[in-house]
Amino acid sequence: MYAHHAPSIILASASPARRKLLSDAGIDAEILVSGVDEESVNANRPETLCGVLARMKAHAVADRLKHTERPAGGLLVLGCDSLLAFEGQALGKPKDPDEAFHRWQAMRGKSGVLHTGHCLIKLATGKAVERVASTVVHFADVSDDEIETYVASGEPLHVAGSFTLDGLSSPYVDRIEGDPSNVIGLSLPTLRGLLGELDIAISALWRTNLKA
Ligand SMILES: Nc1nc2c(ncn2[C@H]2C[C@H](O)[C@@H](COP(=O)(O)OP(=O)(O)OP(=O)(O)O)O2)c(=O)[nH]1
Repeated sequence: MYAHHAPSIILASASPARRKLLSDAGIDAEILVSGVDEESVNANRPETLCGVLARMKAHAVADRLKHTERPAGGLLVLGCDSLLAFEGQALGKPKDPDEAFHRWQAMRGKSGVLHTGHCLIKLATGKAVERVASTVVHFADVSDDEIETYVASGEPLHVAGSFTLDGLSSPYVDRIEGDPSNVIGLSLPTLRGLLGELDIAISALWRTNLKA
C-alpha cells in the first residue's frame, strides 16, 4: 500500500511575484531557484520559448533534488517562464532603461500577448505535465512623461515585457483578455488544470489552517 504523502510545491523560481500568487491562493511554496541561463535558449515562437524555459527550470530543480537523500514524498516541482509577444518579438526583461523606454513608446495604445509557460513535475514518478497560458494585454496611450517616470522607478527592468499588471504600471494597462494571474507570472487556473492531470485537487495544497 502506498504511503499517502500530502502534496507540496517547490517553486523553481526567484520571482517574488510568483511566490506571492501562490501564497495569496493559500499555497506556501518552498523556493529553489533553478539558475537556468535563459539566454542559452532560442526558439522561433514566444509561446514555444517560454514553454521550453519553464521545462528547463523545473527539470533543473527536480534533477538536483534526485541527487539528495530527500524523500520524494508528495513533492511537486513547478517551473514557469513569462514572455511578452509584441509585433513578432518575444520580449523578456528589458536590458536597460533605454530599451524599456523605447518598448513603451512602441507598445502604447497597442496590445501584446503575455505567454507564461508552466511545467509541473511529480518527483516520486517523474511525470511532467506542461501548459502555456496566454493573456492579451491592452496598453494605454501613455505620454512620454508617464513613460519616463515609470522607467525611472526601475520597476520595468525586473519584469518580462517591461510592465506589471499589479504594480506601478497597472494604471497603464487598459484591459486584458484572459487570466490575470498569468500576466503576473503564474496562471492559477492553469496550475489547477495541471494538478488535475496528476489527480490532485488544488485545495490539497492549501496551508493546513485553510483546509476543512
Ligand atoms: N509583479 C509582477 N511581476 C511580473 C509581471 N509580469 C512579469 N513579471 C515578472 C514575473 C517574473 O519575475 C518576471 C518574468 O521573468 P522570468 O519568467 O524569467 O522569471 P524570473 O527571471 O523573475 O525568475 P525565474 O527565472 O523564474 O527564477 O517578470 C506583472 O505583471 N507583475
